[in-house]
Amino acid sequence: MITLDLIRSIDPQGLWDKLCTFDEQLHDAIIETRDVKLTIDKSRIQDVVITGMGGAIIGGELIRAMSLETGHLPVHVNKSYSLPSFVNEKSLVVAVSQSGNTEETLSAFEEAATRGAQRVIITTGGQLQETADTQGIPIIRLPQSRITRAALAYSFCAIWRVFQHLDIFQPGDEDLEEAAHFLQEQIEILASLEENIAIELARDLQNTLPIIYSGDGLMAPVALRWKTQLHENAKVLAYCSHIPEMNHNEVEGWELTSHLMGRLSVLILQDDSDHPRIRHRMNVSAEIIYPHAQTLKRVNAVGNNALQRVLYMSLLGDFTSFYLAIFSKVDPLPIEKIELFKRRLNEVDI
Ligand SMILES: O=P(O)(O)OC[C@H]1O[C@](O)(CO)[C@@H](O)[C@@H]1O
Repeated sequence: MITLDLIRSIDPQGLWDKLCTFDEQLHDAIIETRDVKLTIDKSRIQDVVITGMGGAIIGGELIRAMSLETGHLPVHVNKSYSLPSFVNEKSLVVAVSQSGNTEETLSAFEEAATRGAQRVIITTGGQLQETADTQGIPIIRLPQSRITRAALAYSFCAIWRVFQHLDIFQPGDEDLEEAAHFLQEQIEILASLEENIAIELARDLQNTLPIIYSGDGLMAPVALRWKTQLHENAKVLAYCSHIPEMNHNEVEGWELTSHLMGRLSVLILQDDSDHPRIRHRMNVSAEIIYPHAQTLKRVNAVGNNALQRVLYMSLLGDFTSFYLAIFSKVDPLPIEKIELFKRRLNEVDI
C-alpha cells in the first residue's frame, strides 16, 4: 500500500509535489506568458522547427501532433546538433531548453542563424539567454527549475503561445484555462492514494519490460512521454511503438520473445481521434500479442478536446512511472546515469 509517508521517504526532494501541482503550474504559465511579445514576421514563415532534447522537447512533440490535426504549417521536431536541410529564411526555429546550455540545442540554434531563419528562444537562462540578450532574439522565459521533465506545463504553454502567434492555434486563454481546470480534477484522482488507475498500471508494470503502443496520431508523442518517464522516473527500460507501422514488422518479433513471457507488459493508449481502422488494428494486435505478454491493458484518453486528452494522458504516464518508482523503492528524481554520461562526454573535447 502506498502512503504519503512512504512517498516522502523514497522521494525526499519532492518530485511528487511537482506532479500534484501540474494544473497550478499550467495556470501560472498561462498568466506568465499571456502578454508575451514575439517580434516575428509571420507572413514570411513557411515551416516551423522546434529544437531541443529530452524533457525540454516533449512539449514540442505533443504540440506538433496537435498541430497536424488543424494547422496550416509543417512542423518538424529536431533532436540533433544540426538542422534539416530545408531550413532557410522562411523557417521559424524555436529552441527549447530549461538550462539554456544543452549542447545539441545550442548547436542547432546557431545553425539556424547561418540559414537566415527567424528564431525564438524558450529558456530559463544559460547561453541561450545570453544569445537572446546580445542578438535581440525574442525570448519566452521559463521559471527556474532543476528538473526539465517536471517543467512540462511551462515549456508546453510557451510553445503553445508561439503557435498562437503563428495562427496555428486559436488566440486566447480559454482552452488552456479549461485544461488546467480539467487536470485539477484528474490530479485529485491520480494523486489519491486509494486504488487509482495509475497505481493499478504501475503494479502491472512491476518487474516487466513495458511496451507502450499507440496509434500514429495524438497519442504517439504521449507514448514517447510514457517511455521516457519510465526511463527517468522509474529507472527501467521501456519502449514505444505505433500502429499501423508495427503491424508491418514488429508484430512478427513477438514470436520468439515467448521465452520472456511474463516479463513483457503491454499498454495500448487509445484516443477518440484514432482512425477506425487503427482501432480495429489495435483489437487484432491485442489478440495476437496477448498470449506472449504478462499483462495487456488498453487505456482510453479522457478529456473534452485534444488538448485535455493529450495532457491528461501524459500526466497519467507521469503518475504511473512515479508509482512504479515507489513500488521499486527507487528515488525517482536523480538521473545519475545521465549526469555521469555528461561528465564522461566532457572529458574529451571533440
Ligand atoms: O532543458 P534542458 O536543460 O535543455 O535539458 C534537456 C534534457 O537534458 C537533460 O538535462 C539531460 O541531459 C535532461 O534532464 C533534459 O531532459
